[in-house]
Amino acid sequence: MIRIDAVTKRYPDGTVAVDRLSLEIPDRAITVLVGPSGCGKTTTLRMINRMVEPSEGSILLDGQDIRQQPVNTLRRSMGYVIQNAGLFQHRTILDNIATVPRLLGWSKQKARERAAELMERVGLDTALAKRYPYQLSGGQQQRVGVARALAADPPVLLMDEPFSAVDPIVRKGLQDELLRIQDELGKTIVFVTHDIDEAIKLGTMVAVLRTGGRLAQFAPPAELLSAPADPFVEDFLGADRGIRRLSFFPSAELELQTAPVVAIDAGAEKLASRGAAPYLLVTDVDGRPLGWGAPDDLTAGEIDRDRLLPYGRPFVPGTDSLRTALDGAVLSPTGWAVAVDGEGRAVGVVSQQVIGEAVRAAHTAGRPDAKAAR
Ligand SMILES: Nc1ncnc2c1ncn2[C@@H]1O[C@H](COP(=O)(O)OP(=O)(O)OP(=O)(O)O)[C@@H](O)[C@H]1O
Repeated sequence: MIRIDAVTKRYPDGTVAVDRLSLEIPDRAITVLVGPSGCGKTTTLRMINRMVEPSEGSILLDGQDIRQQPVNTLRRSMGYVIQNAGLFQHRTILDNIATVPRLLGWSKQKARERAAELMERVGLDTALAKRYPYQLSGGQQQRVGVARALAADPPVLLMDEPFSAVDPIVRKGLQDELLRIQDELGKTIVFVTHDIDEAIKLGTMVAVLRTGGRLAQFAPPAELLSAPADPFVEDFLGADRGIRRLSFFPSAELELQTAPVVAIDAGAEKLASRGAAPYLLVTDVDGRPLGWGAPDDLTAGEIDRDRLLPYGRPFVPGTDSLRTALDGAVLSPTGWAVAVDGEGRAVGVVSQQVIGEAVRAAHTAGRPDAKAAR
């Protein structure tokens, strides 16, 4: 655990960047520092690897004051990733990644083997190994930055706005990759961002800082969304807080109906016996949804494939969240969301009303499932 204990940083010009900050950063989890520009995120991160020294207070790593070990030993136990990756422009990708192992005295061959292994781990084609940084896209460079920080297998990873300079689609890919790597490696990650959505997606714990370097709230993302500590945090979280919180509740318990699901080759008899359901979800013969059959067509006793209504975005119960299920229902012209299995076959449908009841239950009782958001 990294324990930040009543730390203040006052720069020589008198600026108080961090003000009596105390945080307990858990092992093997992602802790995000988030807040508006200038609130002291970078200063806090840099105090952890002693690029900046606190004016007051102390930082403990596994119970030991970080000032008690040589700064080089400390930094070797902490990978560091920054915006724009900060790669050595005159070194190949492979040699960039091999930098720290080489400094640690590994042979060239062993360091390069390790670098190649890491390229694969962060989703980089090893065919890029001999290129130079300028020959890579921004997203690829950022992956190299992550690989380089992981090269000596440090237990701690400090990441300062690592994905801020890339476009939203590349950024989502990098975030997903980080979560995947973290599932495999279980590092203690401290991640700085000014983007609250990124904080909510990545953080196991999120520290919201306010200008002046004071802690506004330190909580798991679902708790931030359900119980912001004050108007500043509430404002910083932005709109749609209630809807976004549904990401943390699973859709697995929604009661599905299977009666309104019919295959495209269903006979008139089956269509006539549809009971109270105004629409039927028509699937292909393998069970994959094609669209909703409108009442008039069904009454005529046949399905006209060309007249089916779109079925919105299906959800996978057990994998997707209540938010995805609700989104599916909202997008569907019938107000019913379509549930599918991992192969995309319809397993049932669920009405907006049933989802609404689950949402109410989630808001009043249920504990959010921290994993459902991913
Ligand atoms: N070397 C320095 N000397 C004086 N003031 C500094 C120094 N470095 C940072 N500051 C000030 O300390 C405050 C916190 O800066 P810091 O970079 O930690 O914030 P931040 O939250 O990371 O900001 P951003 O999101 O804009 O990167 C700011 O007011 C900044 O101007």
